[in-house]
Amino acid sequence: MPALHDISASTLLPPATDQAWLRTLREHQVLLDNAGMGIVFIRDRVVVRANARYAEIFGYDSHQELIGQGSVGFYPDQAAFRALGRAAYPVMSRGRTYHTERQMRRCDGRLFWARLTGTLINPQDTTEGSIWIIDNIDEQKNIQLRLDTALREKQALLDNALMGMVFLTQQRLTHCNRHFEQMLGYHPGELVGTGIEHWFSHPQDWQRWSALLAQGQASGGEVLLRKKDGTTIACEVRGQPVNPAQPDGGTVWIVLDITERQRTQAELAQAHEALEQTVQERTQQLRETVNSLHHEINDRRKDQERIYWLAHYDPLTSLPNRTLLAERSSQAIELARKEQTPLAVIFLDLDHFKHVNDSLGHRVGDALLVAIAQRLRAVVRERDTVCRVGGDEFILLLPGANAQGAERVANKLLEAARQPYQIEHHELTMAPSMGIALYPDDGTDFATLNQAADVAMYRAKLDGRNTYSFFTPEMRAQSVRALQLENALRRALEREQFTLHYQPQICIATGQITGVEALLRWQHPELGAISPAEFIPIAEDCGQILPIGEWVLREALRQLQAWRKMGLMLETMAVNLSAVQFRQPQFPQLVTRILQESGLPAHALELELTEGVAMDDPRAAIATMDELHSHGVLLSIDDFGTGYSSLSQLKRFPVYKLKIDQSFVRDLDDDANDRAIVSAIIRMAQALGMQTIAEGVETSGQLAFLREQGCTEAQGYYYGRPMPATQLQALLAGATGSRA
Ligand SMILES: Nc1nc2c(ncn2[C@@H]2O[C@H](COP(=O)(O)O[C@H]3[C@@H](O)[C@H](n4cnc5c(=O)[nH]c(N)nc54)O[C@@H]3COP(=O)(O)O)[C@@H](O)[C@H]2O)c(=O)[nH]1
Repeated sequence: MPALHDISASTLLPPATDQAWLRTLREHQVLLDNAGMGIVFIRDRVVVRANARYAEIFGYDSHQELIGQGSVGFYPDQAAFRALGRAAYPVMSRGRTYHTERQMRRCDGRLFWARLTGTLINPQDTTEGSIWIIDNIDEQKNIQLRLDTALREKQALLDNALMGMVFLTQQRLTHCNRHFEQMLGYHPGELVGTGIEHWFSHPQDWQRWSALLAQGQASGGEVLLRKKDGTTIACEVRGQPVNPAQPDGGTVWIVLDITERQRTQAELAQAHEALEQTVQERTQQLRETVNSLHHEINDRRKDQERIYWLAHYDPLTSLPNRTLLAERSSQAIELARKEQTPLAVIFLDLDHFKHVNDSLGHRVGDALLVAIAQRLRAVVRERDTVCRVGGDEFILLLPGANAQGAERVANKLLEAARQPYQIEHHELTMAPSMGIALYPDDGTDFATLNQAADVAMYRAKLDGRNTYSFFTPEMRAQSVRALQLENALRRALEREQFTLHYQPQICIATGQITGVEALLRWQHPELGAISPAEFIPIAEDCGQILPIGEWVLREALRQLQAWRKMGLMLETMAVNLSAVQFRQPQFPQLVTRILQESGLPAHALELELTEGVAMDDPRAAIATMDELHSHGVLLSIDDFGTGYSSLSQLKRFPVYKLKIDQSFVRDLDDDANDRAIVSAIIRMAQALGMQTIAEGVETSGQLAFLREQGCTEAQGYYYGRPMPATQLQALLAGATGSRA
């Protein structure tokens, strides 16, 4: 299509004729109408002519409609119209074509983009009008706009991406974003044109990818990129051909700096390792804590078991103690009550166990107790309880046992006790005294049954030991009395309730008083006179015999010395000695000291020992006797004939006199057996070089028999009852031995 100014300059020249003119106009009109673009001729801002395309572009039905219309109406508003005029006319008036793209307005008011080309008919005279060629480029403009937007977005993406973006062609960087340049420390544009070897630390990485890229596939991995300063950074790169169908048309790369990520990962790995370590340590600590807790719980459980055991068992014999016995007794009594069954309690006390401790030491004593405990346990049934309640005291709880059953057990225990115990090199025999109490007759609770059995045991001891005794109601009264006496005894010495009575001992041959026996008397303000036969065993049991016995010894010798100083010559003062006193390790020293205090010679004192004292532990007894004898103290055996003195032992005792028990003397007049016994004792004593004294002599007939048998001395009511010191003093003063 010819340019508008060409048309004006050549084809718009006036024709020679009207016909020719009209033809030319028609030709022009056809030309204009068939032009692909809108063409308009404007003069004085009014449309003079326009082609059909122009009318079509602006929404008119025909170009005739446009003729005479103001050109301002084709623009969005006055301002746009004026702006175009201001821009176009300076150009066009210089004879040049003005090109522009503007928004224009269709007749229905819709705006559209148009490309305008304006030319003045006569650049020297603008009033001749102008020709405008207009093309609707709305669609093109929209595409352009979208493209621009896309490009701007892409650029924004490139500029603001937090990763490097690189475009390569033939392994040369065509362009990249700012981030990539900053990653490698380059100024903007500095990398354009550089080859990959410029910033690839190991270009061989590229070789690995090139095959894939050549096939139009994506590739990439972790590589080291070299920065401008020579240092490297770890990057993750991902590239692919811009157009997979045309692999050599360039590639685009996304580059991510993973130095920080790797550092973080390393730190994470380190932290993880540290955490793992800590977890392992904590797990170990936890395991150790759990273990130690386990041990602690075990220890605590063992402690609790031990505490329970100690609270309920006797540590020496491992037998139940009184606490456990009380628990089991309560349960057994409850069961006996419910099921109406019998139950027995045996209180067992070992006779003279203390001697073992005193003479052989506690080690032997303990071993003996353990052996006894085992033997006791072996005698009874599984369901019975054997308990150790004190030094040598045991209680047996026999559920289901009646009197016969309990008696059977007691006999079995006595039988078992007859077998000697072998403790170290000692062969020991230990007899028990037992008291038996029965449920419900003797008590319906543990304390009462226990007390009843204890009282019965005490009776068994009085009955000569090594036996058993059933509880009777009378015993309870006696035990109350015993308790009463025990309490009173503890204060008797300090309250000076004791006195000594003296009974003369007469030489049968001369009728002279050779000595006296000191006999203890206790006058209690409320209880009255209490027999030594009753209170001495109680004093022995509770230990009071020691201070009392010492007082007797001191008082008797003081009295003898007092009499001697009065000129009343008495050869000896006989003092009864309790077994408990005799077994005191320091007893000989005590006697020596008291003798020294009295100022009397040792042979002025005669100690009367019972057979039992000597026989329980002959070896120790002999040692003590020897020591006393070596000091000059006289020793005699009291109540001779009632015990079990072995003749072989007797001959080894340094005793000078046997005192024939009054039980043999009492019936001498009538009983041939007693006469035979007394006669035998006297002869035996004579054979051993010992003197004899008969106690309890009450009749002249008794005295006659004794004299006849060669008995040395006599003592008894026949000569005089035990009497206060003043009375004996009077007797001594007037004594002439006339009754001999
Ligand atoms: N360890 C100590 N024992 C002592 C002491 N004082 C006494 N006793 C012992 O007490 C038992 C009872 O003594 P007692 O009641 O004094 O009886 C003595 C005499 O009174 C009594 N006796 C004396 N002559 C006759 C008599 O002709 N007939 C008769 N029925 N009784 C008589 O005999 C007891 C003498 O006892 P003994 O000579 O000792 O064997 C008694 O066992 C005393 O030993 C003490 O201080 N310590």
